[in-house]
Amino acid sequence: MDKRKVDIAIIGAGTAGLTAYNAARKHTDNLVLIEGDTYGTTCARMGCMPSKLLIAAADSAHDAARAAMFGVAVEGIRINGEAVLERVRRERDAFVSSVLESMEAIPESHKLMGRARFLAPGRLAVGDALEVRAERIVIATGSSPHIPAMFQGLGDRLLTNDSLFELQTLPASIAVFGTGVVGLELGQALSRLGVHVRLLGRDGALGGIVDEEIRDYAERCFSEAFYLDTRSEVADLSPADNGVAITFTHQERGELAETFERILVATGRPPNLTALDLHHSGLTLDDAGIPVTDTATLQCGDSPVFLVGDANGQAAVLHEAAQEGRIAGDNAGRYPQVQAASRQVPLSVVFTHPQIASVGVPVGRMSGAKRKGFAVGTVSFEDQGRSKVIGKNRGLLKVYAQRGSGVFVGAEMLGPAAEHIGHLLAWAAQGRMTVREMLGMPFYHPVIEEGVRTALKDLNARLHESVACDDECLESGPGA
Ligand SMILES: Cc1cc2nc3c(=O)[nH]c(=O)nc-3n(C[C@H](O)[C@H](O)[C@H](O)COP(=O)(O)OP(=O)(O)OC[C@H]3O[C@@H](n4cnc5c(N)ncnc54)[C@H](O)[C@@H]3O)c2cc1C
Ligand SMILES: NC(=O)c1ccc[n+]([C@@H]2O[C@H](COP(=O)([O-])OP(=O)(O)OC[C@H]3O[C@@H](n4cnc5c(N)ncnc54)[C@H](O)[C@@H]3O)[C@@H](O)[C@H]2O)c1
Repeated sequence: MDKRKVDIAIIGAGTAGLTAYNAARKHTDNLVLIEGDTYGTTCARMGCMPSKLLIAAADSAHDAARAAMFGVAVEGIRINGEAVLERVRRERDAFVSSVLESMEAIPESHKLMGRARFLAPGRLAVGDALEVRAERIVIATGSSPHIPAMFQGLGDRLLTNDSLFELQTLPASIAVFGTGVVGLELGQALSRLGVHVRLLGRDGALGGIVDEEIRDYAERCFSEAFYLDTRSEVADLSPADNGVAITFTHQERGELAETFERILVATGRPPNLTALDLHHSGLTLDDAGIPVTDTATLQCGDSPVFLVGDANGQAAVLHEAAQEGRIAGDNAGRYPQVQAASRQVPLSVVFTHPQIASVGVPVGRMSGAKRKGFAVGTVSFEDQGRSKVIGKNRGLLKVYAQRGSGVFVGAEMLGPAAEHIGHLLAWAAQGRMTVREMLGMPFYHPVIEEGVRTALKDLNARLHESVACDDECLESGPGA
């Protein structure tokens, strides 16, 4: 094996690896970025961007169909599956190209192509022919679709988010397995594009929603448009001439056998750690086989190894991957003087309709004494003025604050414009605003944010800090 010695090796040229590289490069010029597959990142190639492009097409189809509710008849809506997927790929490729351009800006001597694995602490094999000795290592290997054994042997009838966007046209029918974020976003989009969809989950989960009331509300909303069973029972699944034959228990019709042109497996994305031979790394692993990592430094124990992005099995979203890469790249550069970074308030958005957002402390997951430390305010969007105007008055928002201090700590939402409301609330939580301070902010009329104000007022009342009615009544227009 050829040998090379570097200060820092970064494994994985995805979003987290690239930000780690940029941060580490400020400390040393003797570093390598190792990629085992293709450049371009999961987000741009088969994650965030193509999925949002597909959803955008689906929303157009849906908006055209629902225009009738406003007295605007759009005749003869026709979905051209080939054109839909062609645009998804065209725009997706442009996003990938911009990542590839940034790869080109990295000196060749800093790039290695090949799968990395540990030979010993501080020693990596890259492919079969090269050994890299690195004083410090950042693991940024991402995550991949998990394919349970029951789905093996289906050949190209089985899709994941890696292959869905490469289809030449939309299938007539699809069974989507997994009611997490990927399954829900893609299942709803395909349904809106005219594909016959059955969305089958296993453990009651739905789009990552924690609060039971919001989860149940969401299940009712989504079920109106396509078949959704978050606790499905599948008795048989086997390849058929024209697709995949599935026998499952239908919620109303009992045992049912149906054949689907394709199945989409969205049953989770575990971290890409197996191929790294971590048993040679000297790192302490948790029960799930993931190196024990400090979330403030991204350091694994007191070793010179850092674990970031989807690979650490924590928040598998892009902005966290980017932030973690920056923190770890900087800490790899300054090791052993690592610095604890203050992390941003957790924020996630699911691009369904209604959208889902989650911000900050997951109070909905707490029980008992811990939960008693927080007050909860609620609003339904069913009667909310702006939401009614635009015909999107479905959903619930719950907002949380700490009792005593009145500090706003988080929220969970299903409803219109959750991608924007989520940001507003995340910024308030990160700024450690009190509920009273938030209520002192301007609210235009008529806007969806007025629904947020209603939830905050409810929260304020529950914190026993009621706002004088005179002020509120004067500033509220109809349907606020
Ligand atoms: C369908 C879908 C939709 C999504 N939508 C959103 C969204 O809307 N918003 C959002 O915030 N997040 C979204 N995400 C999540 C987001 O894409 C990920 O959190 C993010 O891309 C993770 O970046 P990363 O750098 O950790 O991993 P990646 O970008 O996957 O990079 C990891 C890299 O490591 C390489 N690698 C792996 N093992 C090795 C090895 N042994 N040696 C060398 N290289 C290796 C891989 O080839 C890969 O290039 C979505 C994900 C999916 C699947
Ligand atoms: N909008 C976004 O930000 C966005 C979009 C997509 C993905 N993501 C990220 O990607 C991560 C992975 O998402 P995901 O949806 O792939 O995983 P997930 O873990 O969130 O959901 C997978 C679901 O599949 C179920 N499941 C497992 N085996 C099954 C089986 N045999 N049959 C039916 N259901 C089964 C699991 O119980 C689970 O509920 C998310 O946690 C999220 O962070 C984010």
